[in-house]
Amino acid sequence: KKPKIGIIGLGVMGQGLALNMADNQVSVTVYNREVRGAEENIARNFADENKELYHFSWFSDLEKFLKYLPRPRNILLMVKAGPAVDSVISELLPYLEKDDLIIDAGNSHYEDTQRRIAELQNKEVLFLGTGVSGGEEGARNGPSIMPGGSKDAYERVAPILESIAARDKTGKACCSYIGPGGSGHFVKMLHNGIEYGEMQLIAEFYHYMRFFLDMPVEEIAAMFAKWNEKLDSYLLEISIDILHRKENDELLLDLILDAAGQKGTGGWSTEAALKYGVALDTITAAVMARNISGDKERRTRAAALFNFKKLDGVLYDGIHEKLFEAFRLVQVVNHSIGFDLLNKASEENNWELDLSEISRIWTNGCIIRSSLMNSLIDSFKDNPKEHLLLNPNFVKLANRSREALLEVGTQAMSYGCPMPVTASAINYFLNFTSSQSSANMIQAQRDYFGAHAYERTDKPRGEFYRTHWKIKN
Ligand SMILES: O=C(O)[C@H](O)[C@@H](O)[C@H](O)[C@H](O)COP(=O)(O)O
Repeated sequence: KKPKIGIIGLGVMGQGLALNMADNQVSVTVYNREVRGAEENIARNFADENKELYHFSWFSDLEKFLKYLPRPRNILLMVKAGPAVDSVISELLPYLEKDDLIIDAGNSHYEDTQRRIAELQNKEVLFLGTGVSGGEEGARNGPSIMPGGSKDAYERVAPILESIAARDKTGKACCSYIGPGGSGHFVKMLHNGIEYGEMQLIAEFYHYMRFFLDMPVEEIAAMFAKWNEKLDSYLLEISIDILHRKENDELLLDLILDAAGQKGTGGWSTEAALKYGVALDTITAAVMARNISGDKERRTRAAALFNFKKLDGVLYDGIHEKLFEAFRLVQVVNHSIGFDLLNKASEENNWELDLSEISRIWTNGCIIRSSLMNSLIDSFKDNPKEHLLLNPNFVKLANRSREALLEVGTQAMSYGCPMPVTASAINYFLNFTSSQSSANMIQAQRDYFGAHAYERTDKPRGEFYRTHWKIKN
């Protein structure tokens, strides 16, 4: 059967997508470059290993692979984001023809995607910058897919991408056209940004409960499981598994070094927030927590120098409920911040992002799937452009849990426990819900030392005034 699509890059994700496509009767051919000196041929091995299940036509010769694909070609790249994508594209170009389509399904930076779309447009080659979330498991059995770029190109491969995607609770594919340009990769980047915030939130609550409230690991796992009856969060679910994992008699977690890695999407989210002037507190705090975690040697020295007397937290009545309410409100704040940047970037780039639809395709297959995500579908349907903290559903929740958040967050830190995402959520929430901020002092100081001028409360916005501060009145 003639292949409908060709996959380049047979790493974990590439192999998962190829098998997933075969599961869904999509005829797919695969290519992986020969690794110099490597005995094994990755593409042949992949086809051999799976020949019981499927017949995969495989190639390690790019020209033969491209000749084998019917015109116009559909080519999906699953290679490492960055220069590798450009070098594969430059290898492909001499062979590509009008209306051939390249789908970049890696975690590429959205500005690289915009550049590649423009470069290939000159050659009438189509390009879809496509976010794929769900890791190995997702790629194999149903990821969440965020394609951005030419709408026509999407229409052409929609049957393939939608057939392999996870299903939402109505059975609909967690895959739909995101928008033009690099919008697909931008949306995936913010998916990961929110993911960073959620992961750090779980990590710091676990750390506080274990080392400051002296709760046994089993009890923390049981509590997370209780919470997850309501939150239905994939990240909480895997964290419960992690808390149960032993190596010999030891908790495997205690053998894992507390220095977090990152591949960039979180940091890129913060860069985009700076570019679009959006406050991205929780996500930025999560990125910075990973940065400082990597500083193990100096932290260890500092701990010896500043050996604070650790205050033992008290498991007073009602603390469990307060921990849950605080956790859930931080989740809401973290999501509201991520979606706020999506909204702003959509405006600035005329992407017309549909936040309700994005919430829907994030309800399954992806890493941040949760019951909160389900509730966002309607929240954004009712108020497509509104900040979640101004949405009636969340105003009620936030007013109910506000006290618990302030209490848990400040208490944890008063015991000496770092809570970067919780603390940044508290500050963001207090800032966002303050009609009068302290920024008038900033404006006065800027005008004082830099003649930067300021707007006045008794004059129209946009009119700027100066004060000659040295001349005493
Ligand atoms: O949505 C997903 O499936 C994951 O987010 C995926 O994209 C990947 O695991 C990232 O590499 C994680 O990001 P870090 O490596 O920066 O933690």
